[in-house]
Amino acid sequence: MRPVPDLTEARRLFYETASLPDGLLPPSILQSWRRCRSFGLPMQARTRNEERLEATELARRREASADWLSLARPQVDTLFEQVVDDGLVVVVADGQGLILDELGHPAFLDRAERLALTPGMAWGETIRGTNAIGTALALADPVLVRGGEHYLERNRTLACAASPILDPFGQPVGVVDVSGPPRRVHAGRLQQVDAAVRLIEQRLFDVARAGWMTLALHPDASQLATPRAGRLAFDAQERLCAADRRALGWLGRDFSAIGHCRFADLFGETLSHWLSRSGQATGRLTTSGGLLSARLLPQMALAASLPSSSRATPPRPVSANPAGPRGDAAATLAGLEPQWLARAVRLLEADIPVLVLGETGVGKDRFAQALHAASSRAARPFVAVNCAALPEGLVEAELFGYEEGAFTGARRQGSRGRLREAHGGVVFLDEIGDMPLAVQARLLRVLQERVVCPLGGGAPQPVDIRLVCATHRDLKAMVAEGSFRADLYYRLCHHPFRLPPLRARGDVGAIALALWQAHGGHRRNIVLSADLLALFRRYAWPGNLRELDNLLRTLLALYDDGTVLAPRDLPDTLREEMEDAEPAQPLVMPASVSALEAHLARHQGNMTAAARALGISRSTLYRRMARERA
Ligand SMILES: Nc1ncnc2c1ncn2[C@@H]1O[C@H](COP(=O)(O)OP(=O)(O)OP(=O)(O)O)[C@@H](O)[C@H]1O
Repeated sequence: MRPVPDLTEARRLFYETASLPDGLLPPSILQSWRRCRSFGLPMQARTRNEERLEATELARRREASADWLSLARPQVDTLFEQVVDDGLVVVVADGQGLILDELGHPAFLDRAERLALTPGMAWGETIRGTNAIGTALALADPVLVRGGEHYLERNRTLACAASPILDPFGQPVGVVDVSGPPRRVHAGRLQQVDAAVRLIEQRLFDVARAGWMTLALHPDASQLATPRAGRLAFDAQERLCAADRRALGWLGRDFSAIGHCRFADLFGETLSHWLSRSGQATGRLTTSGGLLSARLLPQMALAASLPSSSRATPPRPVSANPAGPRGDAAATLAGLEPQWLARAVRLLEADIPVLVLGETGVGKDRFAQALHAASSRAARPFVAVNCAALPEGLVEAELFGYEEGAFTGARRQGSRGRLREAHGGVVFLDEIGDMPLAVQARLLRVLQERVVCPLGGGAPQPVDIRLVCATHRDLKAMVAEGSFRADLYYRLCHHPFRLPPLRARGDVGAIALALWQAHGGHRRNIVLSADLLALFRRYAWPGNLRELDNLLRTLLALYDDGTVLAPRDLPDTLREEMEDAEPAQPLVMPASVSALEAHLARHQGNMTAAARALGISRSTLYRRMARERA
């Protein structure tokens, strides 16, 4: 067993010189120390963010994770049985490292309480330095952190083994950790924790996989029906749409393959060919690393597999899908309250048009895609039409289709039109504020009568569509000035979702870090330094997420693995603009629960300080949070 690391000398060297000779620390721990240093976290920090989340807020965070927490419970209970007699605790935290639950030996629970390792406390790396919970989340990999490997001096008496729970798209939803005295927590414990997490991930996968063709894989055919098998899921176009770590590991791939790889890219033949060749749903597959056994799992019944809020009409067969769910449908909503998406799904399922508003680049299109992917129509078409990009005379033909010879330049055989192409699925009308008035009238008729009349006088055709619209324009003002029909406005504007601009979403630094992680910046160990993040925070981001996302992609393309990025690494003009920007005004009221939470976290959870920074009273802040949550 690896001895408990003391590392006094290594800590002193790192503290004084910021560098260490090779071999003193496991690479993942050294990289984490470097990250913590770049966050500006002092190793000697005695306390940071010591305030516990209030009970109501903790209850809300548990509620937000309720789906996976209930799936994880049996494995967490079993893990507890395995470790309790050794005086250890099992800790469950959410995807931000906030501890939600703890089960353990009373002797260590007391000590855990003194170390703030208890529910309601935040253990993300940015707050508490290198520690198994925060570092496992940062790496999206299991990690063991013992004694002096902890970045903060005060945690040197602790040892923790943690594994992140990844959803089938590779996003960490939470983490399971076993902690205790350093001599009792070792590599074997990490294996125990990781085995429990793999089972939880498998259950998450099974919940998500309705409508996909899912394969269980293992090098040994006798293991296919066991929890040791990996999982891959493919959509109707045989594109990889979900995976677990084990299966990706055997293929030598990572989660970035999702949405980009087809079955044939992985196995050298199509899935339909493999199924017809093997004559049954079980057989061997050839990969670049050797042979794997595989079994096609039976389709899941939707009602059994989705959380109750999303259970609605049963899905249609995947094979009927001409467009299919997009590979990026699982895209993070970058600082938006997840409730928004759930609420929008409810409206869509109830056949109420969803209107998405917001400045350019705030992610309206992404929101519409995520909405489609989260709805019961995920396996049916998603048809996007940009009303501003079509010449005025063509919008009608594009939307409603036309009969043969309806107008000069029409295709000979006519056209079904985009609304009919979306039959059974979702139509996304982007920039609806740019739709000509005459077309608005026809659209209203389609929404009321549920039939499309092609140009040129063809017979009315029934359509079954759900509608999502977006615009950056002020539709109400357009109604007042007569350029948007009032009747259509009231048809569309039941419950508009106004996506806030990036500058009003709370901590731009935290959003940048989340996107950075999603783009694999962490895995390449390229660090956004504290100075750079500070500059991001003072800039107004007129291009919103588009501008931030493009900048991060550019930096990733330009710099080598292991670089610590500073303001000097930005393009000159942008750096000058950012440096000239007025520091962000704290008085902008954050516009969603998560933005309010981020604001609160910056004040170490202290409601009084957070309210003061916004120039409002504590009670106003409480009311605001309650209103946003409702
Ligand atoms: N949630 C997100 N995560 C990561 N990047 C995002 C996200 N939302 C938006 N982006 C980035 O911003 C770009 C623009 O997003 P999107 O097209 O959805 O915005 P929009 O509000 O529809 O913009 P416009 O009004 O100009 O059409 C995306 O291509 C992507 O680079």
